[in-house]
Amino acid sequence: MKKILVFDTTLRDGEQSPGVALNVHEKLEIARQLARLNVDIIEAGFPIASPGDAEAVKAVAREIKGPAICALARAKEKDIEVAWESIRYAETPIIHTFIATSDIHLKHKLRLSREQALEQAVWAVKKAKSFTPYVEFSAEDATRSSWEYLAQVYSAVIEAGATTINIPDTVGYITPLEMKELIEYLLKNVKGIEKTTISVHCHNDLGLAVANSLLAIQGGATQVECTINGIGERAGNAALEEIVMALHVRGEFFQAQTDINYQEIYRTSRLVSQLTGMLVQPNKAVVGDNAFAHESGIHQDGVLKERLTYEIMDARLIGRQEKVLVLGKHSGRHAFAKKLEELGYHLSEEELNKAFARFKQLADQKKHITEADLETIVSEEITKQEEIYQLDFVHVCSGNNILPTATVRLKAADGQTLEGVATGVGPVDAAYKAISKMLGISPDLVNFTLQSISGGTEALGEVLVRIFGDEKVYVGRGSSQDVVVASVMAYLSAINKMAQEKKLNPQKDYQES
Ligand SMILES: CC(=O)SCCNC(=O)CCNC(=O)[C@H](O)C(C)(C)COP(=O)(O)OP(=O)(O)OC[C@H]1O[C@@H](n2cnc3c(N)ncnc32)[C@H](O)[C@@H]1OP(=O)(O)O
Ligand SMILES: CC(C)C(=O)C(=O)O
Repeated sequence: MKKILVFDTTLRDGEQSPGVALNVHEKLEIARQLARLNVDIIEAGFPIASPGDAEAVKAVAREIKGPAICALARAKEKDIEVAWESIRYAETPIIHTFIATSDIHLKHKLRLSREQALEQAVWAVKKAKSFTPYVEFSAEDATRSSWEYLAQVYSAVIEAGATTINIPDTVGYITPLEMKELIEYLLKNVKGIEKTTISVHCHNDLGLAVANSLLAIQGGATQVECTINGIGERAGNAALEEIVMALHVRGEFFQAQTDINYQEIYRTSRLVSQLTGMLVQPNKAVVGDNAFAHESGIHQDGVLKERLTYEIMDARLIGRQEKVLVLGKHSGRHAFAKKLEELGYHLSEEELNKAFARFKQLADQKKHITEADLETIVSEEITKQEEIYQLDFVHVCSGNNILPTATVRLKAADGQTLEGVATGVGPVDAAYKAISKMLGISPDLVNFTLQSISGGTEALGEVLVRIFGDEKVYVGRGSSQDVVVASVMAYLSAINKMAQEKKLNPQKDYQES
């Protein structure tokens, strides 16, 4: 198997993502994690960009052991000197210098001829080489440059001392097969290439960054430049975790491997997302929330019988939890029964059928079915008994500069009508007090959640409550377009469960004194 070097540029190109700026402390924190991930090279920054960045690169170079530490520099004297000052204390310090080679960049941006750019590239590599034996040269916008001219430039910089030549697809323009052909062409036409590391640096403007990197490896590249979660300039860079896992899962096809510590992949992704503030999309390969989640019944049944039916990677390998079964409208009976078992419910066939039918009804209304929903389904549908108290009437008076007051009327199973009035800190508190006091109980409300089942201001509000009384927790649920009514129904459903086990002492008319 060919060894592929992983050059991580999260702290340099990744930081070029619009809106991202990492301070010294944050860069160090990420660099420590990249070292645990066991990347081969950390590009820590572009020291000429700002004194803060130079300081951060210096801190990374001083502290991090293991990976080589690299700093970026334009083909300019001051850039190269500042880059060297920043990385000189690293175990393996790399200066990465670059100049554009495409006619578009030469004409419009640098205003240099091809000959002048080539001369400047050679000069820059020699300058960097006077500081460190490890010099990488990038021909910016290589994939839109003349291949013949590229070969000339790379041959010249290798002669000048470059130890790595990098082929950046700066604007994400190339396609996978062209990338493979380009690497094969350079392998044939660049003098001295056999003694250098051949690197690629792919951007994701057309969503091809990972595919281009993989095809470059097939063409003969020995290093990939990439970022955690694929962050970077514009649409980002090739995602490290995707390249590494593609090589791992399809090792027999690529005949190439990295030295990445797979166990650290997920943790690194989380850390980078947190510190950069760049959220990972749920369906992102390898590290997205849904990457190992199964919602469809047929898939859930498959993975319950054998994980390999619908998973090509083991989530635990990359430091994630095992497969997640998400219950929703597409789920089937196998996954439903498994989840109930995990919650400690062992239902008969008939009970399971009843609960499953109720679950499907609810799943049609709600996107996410939670464990609390399942508990409620089981307790309401399976262990359901006659309701002892039914809500007949609730009226609340609330607003600002007013003492919230609730009047509640209940109908009891024995035919009695109970009525209570109470005040509270809000309308729900007032209604709950009215009910508890008229029933002569004082349970603790340990949990109250309110959410809308669908969108818009006319949505159904759903309330789930857990009350604690007599050393037991009772769960109740209520839904209504009026959130106060939903809250009262939820409370009453929990109290009915309590009343089925314990005799209550209702007062016919409760009036707060
Ligand atoms: C493809 C890439 O990702 S390259 C890295 C891109 N990253 C960044 O640019 C982030 C950090 N950049 C910065 O902080 C600033 O741009 C600096 C400090 C580098 C330069 O700032 P300024 O001196 O104000 O120049 P500015 O950014 O406006 O313009 C870039 C200058 O560098 C020149 N330049 C660009 N690339 C190179 C290069 N590889 N070698 C030499 N000169 C270059 C441009 O031609 C332009 O020169 P000009 O002023 O003579 O026209
Ligand atoms: C400096 C080079 C490698 C770069 O970031 C690019 O071309 O995208």
